[in-house]
Amino acid sequence: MASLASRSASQALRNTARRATPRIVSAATKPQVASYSLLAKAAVAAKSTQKSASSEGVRGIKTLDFAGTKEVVYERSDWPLAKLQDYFKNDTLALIGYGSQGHGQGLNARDNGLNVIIGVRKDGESWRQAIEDGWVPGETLFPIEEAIEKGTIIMNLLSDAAQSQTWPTIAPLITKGKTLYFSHGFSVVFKEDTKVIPPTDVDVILVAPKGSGRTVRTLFKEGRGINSSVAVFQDVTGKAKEKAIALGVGIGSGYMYDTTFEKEVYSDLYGERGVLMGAIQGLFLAQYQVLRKNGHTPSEAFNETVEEATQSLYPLIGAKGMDYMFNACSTTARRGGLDWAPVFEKANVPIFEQLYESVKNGTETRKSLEFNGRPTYRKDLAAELEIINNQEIWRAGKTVRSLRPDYKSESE
Ligand SMILES: NC(=O)C1=CN([C@@H]2O[C@H](COP(=O)(O)OP(=O)(O)OC[C@H]3O[C@@H](n4cnc5c(N)ncnc54)[C@H](OP(=O)(O)O)[C@@H]3O)[C@@H](O)[C@H]2O)C=CC1
Ligand SMILES: CC(=O)[C@](C)(O)C(=O)O
Ligand SMILES: [Mg+2]
Ligand SMILES: [Mg+2]
Repeated sequence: MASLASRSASQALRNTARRATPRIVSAATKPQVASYSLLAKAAVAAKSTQKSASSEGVRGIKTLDFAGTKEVVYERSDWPLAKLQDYFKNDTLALIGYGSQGHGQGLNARDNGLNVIIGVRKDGESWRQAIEDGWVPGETLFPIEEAIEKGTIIMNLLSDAAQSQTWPTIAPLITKGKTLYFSHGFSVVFKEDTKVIPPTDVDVILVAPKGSGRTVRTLFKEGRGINSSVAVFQDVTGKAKEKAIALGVGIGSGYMYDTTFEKEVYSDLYGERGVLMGAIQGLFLAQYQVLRKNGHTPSEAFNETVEEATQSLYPLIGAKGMDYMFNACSTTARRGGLDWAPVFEKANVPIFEQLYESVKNGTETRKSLEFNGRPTYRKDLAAELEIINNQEIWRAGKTVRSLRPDYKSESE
């Protein structure tokens, strides 16, 4: 057993070693010839440039080769804490809204030593949550309009529906000299529906963490950082991009890649409806149902669908890629996975095409604005999520998780 296991592990390792190392080119030393050895040398040069750049506080932008396409990335190491704090020393970050992003971004920016205040509607759920996290009414926690008046950088982290609803009230408060920041292209891109049209005399920027606000916080606390995209919609000061990157570091990003408001919102709405949330729930459920119909126990069906995925195989994809995960499984599994992947791909492409179109033509936006704009949005969403929670698959999952040695009560 042991020797078999170690054999397949070492094979996986060999396969990994064969894979091309990500290629790095520094902007300063961009080589003209894209040969592996030149690029590898450039990588070393880029690393040393980066080191001295961060110690001298000079910005170094890196161009990386993403599977044959060169893209610029911005790293936290370019913004040492002292430089970051100095850059924002005259600013007040007024973070409006305290959902999962408000929580993650606000606490990270505060821990990074920036001046942060929170603006939410008084005595709502978020107000209560903010107090719990140590924001103090009258000092660092204010009603929305008051916070915007006090802030120089207005970080609009209300729900997308609320950004649209509150816009007529808050727009006049976003005066010349302030900066308007979003974590989603939604409001600005779908302006026909949201009616959010930024004033023409302020910088309008975006930092969109590519993950839940919960992990924006936990990754920061672990000393890592969430990956974020960064974009400029309007640059009146000439400093919009630099400010966006610095804010991205301030809120706890590890690295940032370039996007536009439009590309961000299209990809984000698509991804969350797809593989990140909608498709994965649909796929898990479909697989589980067929197992149950064929007489498998809930325990077996759950383990073979969700537990093994999240606890064993998917972390391997996260660590070293898809082929690594395949190589860490049996040859039998590899044969079958290779055969069935194209079948699932073919079946799903039309659905993904349909989804992208539904995002692009604004259907998804309008649904979200209507539903999440209701005063009862929290209750209504909770009711539908309760249906998922009550599905047999997820009820079975609770028992499976309770058997983990490190199990802790899930009631908090
Ligand atoms: N969640 C995430 O992980 C990610 C979110 N984003 C984007 O970040 C932004 C914030 O998202 P998220 O943190 O999830 O927030 P939510 O969508 O959960 O919105 C919550 C906030 O909106 C407020 N709100 C809702 N309705 C109203 C209203 N009618 N008037 C005033 N305030 C209202 C809530 O206050 P109250 O408690 O008083 O109702 C709460 O503070 C969005 O643009 C989102 O797309 C980007 C990346 C990831
Ligand atoms: C977490 C994230 O990036 C999402 C799924 O796009 C969102 O919460 O909107
Ligand atoms: Mg997202
Ligand atoms: Mg999203």
